[in-house]
Amino acid sequence: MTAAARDASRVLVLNSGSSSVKYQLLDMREGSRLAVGLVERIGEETSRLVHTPLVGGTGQRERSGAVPDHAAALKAVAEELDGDGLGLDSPELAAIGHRVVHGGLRFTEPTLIDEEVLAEIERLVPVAPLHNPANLLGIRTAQALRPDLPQVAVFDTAFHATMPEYAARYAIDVTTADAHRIRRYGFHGTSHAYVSRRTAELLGKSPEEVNVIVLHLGNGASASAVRGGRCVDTSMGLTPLEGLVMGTRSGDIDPAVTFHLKRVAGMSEDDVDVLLNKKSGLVGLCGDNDMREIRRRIDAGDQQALLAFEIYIHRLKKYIGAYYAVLGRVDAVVFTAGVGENAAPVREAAITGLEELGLAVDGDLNAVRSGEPRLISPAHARVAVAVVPTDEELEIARQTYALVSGREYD
Ligand SMILES: Nc1ncnc2c1ncn2[C@@H]1O[C@H](COP(=O)(O)OP(=O)(O)O)[C@@H](O)[C@H]1O
Ligand SMILES: CC(=O)OP(=O)(O)O
Ligand SMILES: [Mg+2]
Repeated sequence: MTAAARDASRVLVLNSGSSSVKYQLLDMREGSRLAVGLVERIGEETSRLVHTPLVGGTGQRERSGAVPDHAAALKAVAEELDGDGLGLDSPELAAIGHRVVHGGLRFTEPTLIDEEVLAEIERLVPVAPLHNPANLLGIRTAQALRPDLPQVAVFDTAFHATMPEYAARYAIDVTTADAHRIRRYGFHGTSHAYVSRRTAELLGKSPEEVNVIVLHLGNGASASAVRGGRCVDTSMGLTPLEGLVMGTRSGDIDPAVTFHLKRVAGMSEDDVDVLLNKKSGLVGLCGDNDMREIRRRIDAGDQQALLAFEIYIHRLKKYIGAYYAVLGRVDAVVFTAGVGENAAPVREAAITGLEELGLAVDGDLNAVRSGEPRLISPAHARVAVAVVPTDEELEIARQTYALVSGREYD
């Protein structure tokens, strides 16, 4: 690393999702954010980029019009940053941190990316088909823009690597499972790690002292049981398809549904894959995957939207109950990500009926809209119920900077 790079303290983080890129530019020495943004609906005609510089006084900017792929998205992001004098050519940039969804058995720590690491991320594409290809495109584009800069991968699977064997193994033939590395990996780990730690802070305790159930409810959704800061179980599995009902993914189903569809409905492997990953979940049940639209339809008396909501909540409750039993003692149930942070009716419905478990939601606190971590349970409740906004980008930036600067990561 050059002397200039050693002094550099900025990190650009790219969180490339299946159809979006979220990004942040942070100064890790100053502890400040310089710019944040989002490119959404990549691959559609109606793509949109929203860029918010947080220094220099220029306001939020929007671009609309087709962004065909993640490479084009990243080029547009680079142009926006350039426009604020925060371009990727800046000597102050120390590294680029990338969210990578599947790290398999090998990657359980933030990792400096080289050709061999890229090859392994590529090998894992079949077990994260919506995500790893987008992550790879993001990395390759960033490398082309700044070939001299360290690029770091932070894996969704990493936080879950501590799960005990009895939680990580499926009850299938051991030889087959081991030969093909079939096990529960779990995803959204960067979010589960960050949110469980912030929840301990909110309770005024250290992470080692608390047991937390984290409900990450975004377009993809997952639950985790975290004991003393370590993950002991999580709802996503070999791939991000298992577990909760999601925007477009089914979550748990009887695996026999898949061979039934092939044998009886004449569907191909790819048809079933698309059905379960893209045409199921909320969108499959009622035609919409956005919780805002579903709530609007329910308020207008739409029975199909109501049933989709009820199925979503029923599954969520089952996981809260299961992880309560796994943990034995629960200090907090915490909601995060797009739905968890914003949809008060989801939080209320998921907790209602669980009073015997010491769980309750205070209607007034639940109605508060805020970007801050907060309790929504009544005072003196036995178990805290909380909303803690996730910040995968900040967590990725911290881990990236710690790796490239050799400085301690708190
Ligand atoms: N104000 C809101 N009320 C209810 N749901 C919301 C609101 N804002 C966002 N959402 C939900 O959050 C989802 C996106 O969550 P997010 O965590 O950004 O997902 P991802 O990272 O998987 O793209 C949307 O699909 C929508 O269902
Ligand atoms: C792993 C996963 O499902 O991620 P996302 O929610 O971003 O789709
Ligand atoms: Mg997400």
